[in-house]
Amino acid sequence: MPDQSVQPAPDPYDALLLLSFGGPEGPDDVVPFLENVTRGRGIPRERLKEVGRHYFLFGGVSPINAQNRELLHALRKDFTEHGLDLPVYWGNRNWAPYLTDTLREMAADGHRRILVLATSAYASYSGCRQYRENLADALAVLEGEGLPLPRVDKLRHYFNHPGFVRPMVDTTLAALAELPEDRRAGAHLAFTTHSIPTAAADTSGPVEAHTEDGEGGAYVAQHLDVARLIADAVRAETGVERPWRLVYQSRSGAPHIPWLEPDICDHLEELHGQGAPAVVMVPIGFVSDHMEVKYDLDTEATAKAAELGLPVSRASTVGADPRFAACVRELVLERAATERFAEGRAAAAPERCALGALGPSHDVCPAGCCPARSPRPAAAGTD
Ligand SMILES: CC1=C(CCC(=O)O)c2cc3nc(cc4[nH]c(cc5[nH]c(cc1n2)c(C)c5CCC(=O)O)c(CCC(=O)O)c4C)C(CCC(=O)O)=C3C
Ligand SMILES: [Fe+2]
Repeated sequence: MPDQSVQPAPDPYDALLLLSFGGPEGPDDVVPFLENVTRGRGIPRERLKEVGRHYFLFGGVSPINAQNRELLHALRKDFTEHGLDLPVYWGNRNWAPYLTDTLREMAADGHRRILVLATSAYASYSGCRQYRENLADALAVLEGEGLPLPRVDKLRHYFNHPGFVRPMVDTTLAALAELPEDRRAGAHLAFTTHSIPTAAADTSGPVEAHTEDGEGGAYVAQHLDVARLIADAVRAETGVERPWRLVYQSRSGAPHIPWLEPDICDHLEELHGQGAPAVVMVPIGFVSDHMEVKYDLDTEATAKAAELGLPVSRASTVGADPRFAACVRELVLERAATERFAEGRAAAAPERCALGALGPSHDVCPAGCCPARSPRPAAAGTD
């Protein structure tokens, strides 16, 4: 019997949905976009004005939509070249094309079994369950309109897939090469991700991964695994052992609520104080070079480093790297094969590829995974 896992068969799935954050595409979009993002989330007004200013510095245009269009193109190209017959759609949480409109279009096009790729590689409420809540909300709208409801599944977390990690090893090496030659050998690596409240970090991932006292649960453990993988690969490539640390960026929320620390800017200051000759910032927490990268790292943290006289460079995220598109194809085929196996239509479960110490993540979020502060319906998971 042929190995089903290597055949380009998406069966039982009939479409892939790229699900992302969305961003403004012009000055008039900025305020309505921020209203969408923060609806009922208690972000201080001062912070919103500040974030709006970041967008206006870039003409009111977030880079994220163009980057998702590129990823869409890369996915379609990869699928076509590999004989994978699976249409790819795109919908966002906070801006057009809105998820609800895309899902309605998918239902109208006759799709009944949809796989979802979220542009967030790690476990957290914001990066996982919130997208599942968005899916449940969109399905409820379709149901209210009397449309046939597709079944929706979400691809597993891909933070430790080689197609996500290896491109970042290359971009880290490229960022090292941008530093002045005499500073390169001693350069530190600062891996960055989005700060989240420590309470959200501690309850990230499945219940058995939850921690107490701000240790950070699955969210921090997964980022540390990726940081270590990249640091090890960079050492193997350059023959230089470099100090590295996982640090955070883009904090929001009220100051009295604890969020993951240290912030990248404080970290740069500390490294400078210790006499570090240079720093490479590696935004492992993000899938593309969107506003959190362009503003918080390339603008704010880079200005901080210049003020300190500390040379810095910044590694690119995976974006539309063909290896990432191939990773998505592999994950689609893997999940499809898993579903066929579960339905008794395949002789064996597929291989599940993962680097690092944590192993491949779950396919279906178990009950209690990345809980919301106030429970809401969520699709594509156990609860
Ligand atoms: C974990 C995480 C990711 C990574 C995973 C993922 O990608 O999902 C992420 C991505 C992003 N966050 C983004 C933008 C914003 N995030 C905000 C607010 C928040 N993010 C949070 C977490 C995350 N955020 C949290 C805990 C908040 C606080 C309140 C809340 O829970 O909502 C706010 C409100 C103002 C502010 O406080 O900054 C904005 C404008 C953009 C778009 C960038 C662009 O336009 O190019 C992207 C990709
Ligand atoms: Fe965010």
